[in-house]
Amino acid sequence: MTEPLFGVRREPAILGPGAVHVPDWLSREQQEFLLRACADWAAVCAPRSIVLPGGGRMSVRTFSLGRHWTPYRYDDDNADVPPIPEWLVRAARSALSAAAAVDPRVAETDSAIYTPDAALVNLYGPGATMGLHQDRDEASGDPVVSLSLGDACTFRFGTPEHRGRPYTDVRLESGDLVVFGGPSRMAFHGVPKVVDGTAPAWCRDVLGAAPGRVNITLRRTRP
Ligand SMILES: O=C(O)CCC(=O)C(=O)O
Ligand SMILES: [Fe+2]
Repeated sequence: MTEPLFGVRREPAILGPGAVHVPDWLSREQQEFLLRACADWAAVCAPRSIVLPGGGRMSVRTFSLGRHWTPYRYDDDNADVPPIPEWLVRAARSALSAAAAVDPRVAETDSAIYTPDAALVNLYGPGATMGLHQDRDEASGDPVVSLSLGDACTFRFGTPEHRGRPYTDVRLESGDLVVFGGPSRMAFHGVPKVVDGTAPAWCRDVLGAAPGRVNITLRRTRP
């Protein structure tokens, strides 16, 4: 049995100018609701390992909400893409305001009117990773809001300039929030490692199966 880290409190941290990690931002009830919602969407959206134009295949399985993403653009062939529910927009707004309280550089716009129009849900099975990349297919400079569920991972956050160092590695656990905007909106970031089997035990009860890692990023794609 793993020691539940007595005496270690995870505090909000600034990963770069306008980039914030808020540990344990989601309550257990909110995480259960989101996990269920992701499972329901996955049942109709057919999450896929996306093949990149260079020929590589991503190891995560992905589906879109709101607008359909395909490398490297959003299209409006939205037939099978569920809308972003209103509760998820409210969650994104409140996430943004929590992040802005840690570092006001995350957004110039008021969090109360932040309106993401696309979300990507990434499902990380055993061994899945995501290479360092920029989220640059959006025509808006609004921040990206990221919610993590299930297994923990190492999240790597660098600078907008290039893929290399300096970068910060942070462990994201189920319920954690990351927001990046402002001067860090174009920062390179990725997931070099998922720590298999670290999801809270109740995740399995919610899904009837091991959850792996589930990440939801909310973005504004239209100007
Ligand atoms: O899984 C994560 O934490 C990050 C996902 C990501 O960077 C993306 O979907 O663009
Ligand atoms: Fe990304």
